[in-house]
Amino acid sequence: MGRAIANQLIVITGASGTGKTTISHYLRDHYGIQRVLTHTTRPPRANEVDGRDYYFETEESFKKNHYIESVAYSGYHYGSSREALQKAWQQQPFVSLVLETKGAEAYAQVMPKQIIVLYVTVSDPQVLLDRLKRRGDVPQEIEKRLASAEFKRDLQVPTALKSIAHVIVNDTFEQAQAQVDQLLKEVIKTNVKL
Ligand SMILES: Nc1nc2c(ncn2[C@@H]2O[C@H](COP(=O)(O)OP(=O)(O)O)[C@@H](O)[C@H]2O)c(=O)[nH]1
Ligand SMILES: Nc1ncnc2c1ncn2[C@@H]1O[C@H](COP(=O)(O)OP(=O)(O)O)[C@@H](O)[C@H]1O
Repeated sequence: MGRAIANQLIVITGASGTGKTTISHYLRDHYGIQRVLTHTTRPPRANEVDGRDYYFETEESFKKNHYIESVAYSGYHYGSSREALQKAWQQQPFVSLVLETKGAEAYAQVMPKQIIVLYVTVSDPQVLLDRLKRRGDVPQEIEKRLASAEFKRDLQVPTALKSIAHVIVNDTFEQAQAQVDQLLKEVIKTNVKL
């Protein structure tokens, strides 16, 4: 009896505040699926820790990593490094990665067979302002974020991802959790051959 699991990456994408990080925490806590940390030049929020939430970088140090893809989002740089992905895959074959939609599109190009894409959304984008406020984001940063072209763009599933994205509607956490559980059941059935 053999056990074959190919390296897989659960890419979680969608607009700010829709619940991407919350879902990545659920995957970690309920399925033991760790998130690959990414790099950013954005300053840490009050409750964020370097090496746990992000690798927080300066403009100079950001340039030193080797990125599979990197983007500018609401005035800062973000990038997912080869180093971080390899490190995560060395620990376990299933890992998650939280990205804005351009990054998710890049992964769909670079490693189409290894990704499972979750597009997280809410029925009423008005709730996102309240969620970001409750998260404790600085009010000026929320304004800047919600006004950014990237935020508005990410409220729609990109055309390139439409055929592969699993849409998770996170109006309530229970609803989102049920959709993630259903998807994970299928993923595990397909990928783990006993
Ligand atoms: N393409 C890409 N997007 C990233 C990366 N790291 C984080 N992001 C995304 O960048 C956006 C801004 O992240 P952040 O400032 O933490 O705010 P958030 O939207 O509230 O999570 C979010 O959509 C993140 O998922 C990365 O390495 N590459
Ligand atoms: N279903 C939900 N109902 C209410 N608040 C939620 C829900 N899901 C997530 N949140 C909260 O909304 C805020 C934004 O979620 P987060 O996961 O950080 O979003 P993202 O990573 O997409 O920016 C967090 O404070 C989180 O606890």
